Amino acid sequence: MADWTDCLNFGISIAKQASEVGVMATNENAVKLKSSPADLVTETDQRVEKILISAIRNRYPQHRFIGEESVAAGEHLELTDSPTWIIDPIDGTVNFVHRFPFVAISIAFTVNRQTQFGIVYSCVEDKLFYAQRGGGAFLNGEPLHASGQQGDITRVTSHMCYITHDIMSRDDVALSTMTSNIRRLLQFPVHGVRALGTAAVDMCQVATGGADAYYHIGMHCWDIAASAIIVQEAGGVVMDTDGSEFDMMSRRVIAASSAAVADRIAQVIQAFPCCRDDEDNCGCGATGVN
Ligand SMILES: O=P(O)(O)O[C@H]1[C@H](O)[C@@H](O)[C@@H](O)[C@@H](O)[C@@H]1O
Ligand SMILES: [Mg+2]
Ligand SMILES: [Mg+2]
Repeated sequence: MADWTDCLNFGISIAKQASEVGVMATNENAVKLKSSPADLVTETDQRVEKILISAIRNRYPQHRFIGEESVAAGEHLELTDSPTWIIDPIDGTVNFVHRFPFVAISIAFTVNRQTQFGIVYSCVEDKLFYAQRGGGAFLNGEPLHASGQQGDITRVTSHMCYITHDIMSRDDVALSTMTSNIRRLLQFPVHGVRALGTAAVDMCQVATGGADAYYHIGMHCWDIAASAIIVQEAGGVVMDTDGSEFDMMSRRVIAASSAAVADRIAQVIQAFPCCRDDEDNCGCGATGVN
C-alpha cells in the first residue's frame, strides 16, 4: 500500500506557512459575496489558496486540485482517481472578516477517490488537527478520541452537546428546514448547541470529544473532507444526513461519537434540496443554495 506520509508532512508545513498570510492580513475591505449574503470571499482567501496550490504543484506536479476559490473562479470540479488535494484556504471567512477568532485552513488528500489524510489548522488558536488513514487522529501531536460508544441513546441524546453550523442560505426553504431541525434536536433534549462558524473546526470538536455530534447541510466538499477523516480516525462515525454512507460531494453530513447517536440524529433532521458539488447545472437554485 502506498505511503502518503511525505505528502501529509508537506501539507502540514505549508498550511502553517500559509496561515501567516491570513493572520497578518489587514486589507479586509475587499470583501465579496458568493452564493448568499453570508458566503463571503476576500483577497486573502484567494492569495492563501494560490500559495498552497503553487507550493504543492511545485513538489508534486502530477497531482490534481479542488480548491474552493479556484472553483468559485470557474474551474471545473471533478474528483478523479488521481492524487487530489481538496483545499479550503480560509474556512470561516465570515469569522475572518469580523475578527471572530476561529479561522482554519482545511486540506484533504484523496487517491482513487478515497481520503488518505486530512489536515485542519485552526490558525488563531494554533491548533493542528490531522489524521492519516489507519494512523489515528491527532491534535498538536496528542491522540484524539471521540466521546466514545454510547449505550442508552435516550440518556446520550439528553446529555448531548452537539454542534451545528451557521445557516449559509437566506432562502425560505433552507431557513425553515434548518430552524425546525435545530428545534427538533433541542427537544431531545440536548445539553447544548454550539457553532464556531467554521465547518472544519466545528466538525473536529466531535473528534476531540468536546461535542457529541455535528451536522451540516449545504456545505461543500472542501469544508469537511479533511475533518471527516479526522473524526473517523478518532473513532467517530460520519454519514449522510439520511443515514446512508458519507459522500463528500453530497453537501450533507452527520458526524457523531457513535453510530447510535448519528442514527438518532438522522431520524429527526430533514434536508433541503441543494446541488451536489460534482453536479453541473442541477437547477435547484430555488433554495438559494447553489
Ligand atoms: O468560510 P467558508 O470557507 O466559506 O466556509 C463556510 C461554509 O461555506 C459554510 O457552509 C459554513 O459551514 C461555514 O461554517 C464555513 O465557514
Ligand atoms: Mg469553508
Ligand atoms: Mg473558505
